[in-house]
Amino acid sequence: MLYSKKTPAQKRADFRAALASGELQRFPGAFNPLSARLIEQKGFEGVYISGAVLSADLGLPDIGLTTLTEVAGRAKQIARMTDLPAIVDADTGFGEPMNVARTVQEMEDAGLAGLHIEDQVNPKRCGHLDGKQVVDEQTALQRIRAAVDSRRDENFLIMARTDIRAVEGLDAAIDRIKKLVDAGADAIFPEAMRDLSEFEAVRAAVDVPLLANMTEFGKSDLFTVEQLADIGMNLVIWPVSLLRLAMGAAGRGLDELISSGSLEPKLGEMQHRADLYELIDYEGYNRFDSGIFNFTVEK
Ligand SMILES: C[C@](O)(C(=O)O)[C@H](CC(=O)O)C(=O)O
Ligand SMILES: [Mg+2]
Repeated sequence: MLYSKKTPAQKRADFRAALASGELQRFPGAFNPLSARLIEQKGFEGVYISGAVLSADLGLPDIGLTTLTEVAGRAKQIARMTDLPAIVDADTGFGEPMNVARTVQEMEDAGLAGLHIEDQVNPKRCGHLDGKQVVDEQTALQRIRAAVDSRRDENFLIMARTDIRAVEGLDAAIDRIKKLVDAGADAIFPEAMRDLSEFEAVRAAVDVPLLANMTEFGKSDLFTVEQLADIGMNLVIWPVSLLRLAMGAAGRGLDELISSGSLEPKLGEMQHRADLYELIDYEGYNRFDSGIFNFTVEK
């Protein structure tokens, strides 16, 4: 009921242990709090909270228009729905290195297990589109140092994302990744790697946990969990996939409604009312409610 039973500190400690286990951690992107519960129910290890999804949800492009307050607020709503660790996309950190420090503390307070900060210039772009630019090395490292220095829970994971691969190539990416690790990054998100061999090259270069972004219709091929585990990746995200699936199904449902005037043919594709109630734990609320009135007051 209500719902996470674990404190954020415990989620972070468990997440650190899971990353250290060497097992690939699978983090589908939740597009709302309820979908985080579905991810947990299905048996995944964690929940990703995507900037692309948060902005798309508001009908906005993913170009840094959302604010820290909006992202932290939504991330909190999602994180508190699950016992799984949730990590959030903090884009460029919402400003200068000082703002990055504030962002880290807000995300800690929101109950997240970690975040990633990227080295794009503002206004940022989706990592899989052309025309993005990255900041110079000093600014990129300052962002990470500010993030690391400002956290109060040492288990809060600071992940550095670099977008430099698509701008300056793989060698520049590996060089930057090593420096981001030296600056204190706990984990690395190498964005827009072209093939498995590029992930392998990054794997050979550093010892910290590495994330693979399996976003569809982007610059990376879609590798399986097994392929990524085999080359020693630690974390995989499917950031926008559940939103794409849900919006695809919603569009087809609306087409059916236009053409036949009824959604009867779509019932088999819908989450059943019984499954929804189970996911929300109606039973638990019912037990609590009968418990409240299950006593008599003596005068
Ligand atoms: C991971 C990502 O940063 C996100 O916001 O989810 C995006 C995903 C996408 O737009 O497909 C990205 O830049 O890769
Ligand atoms: Mg993003």
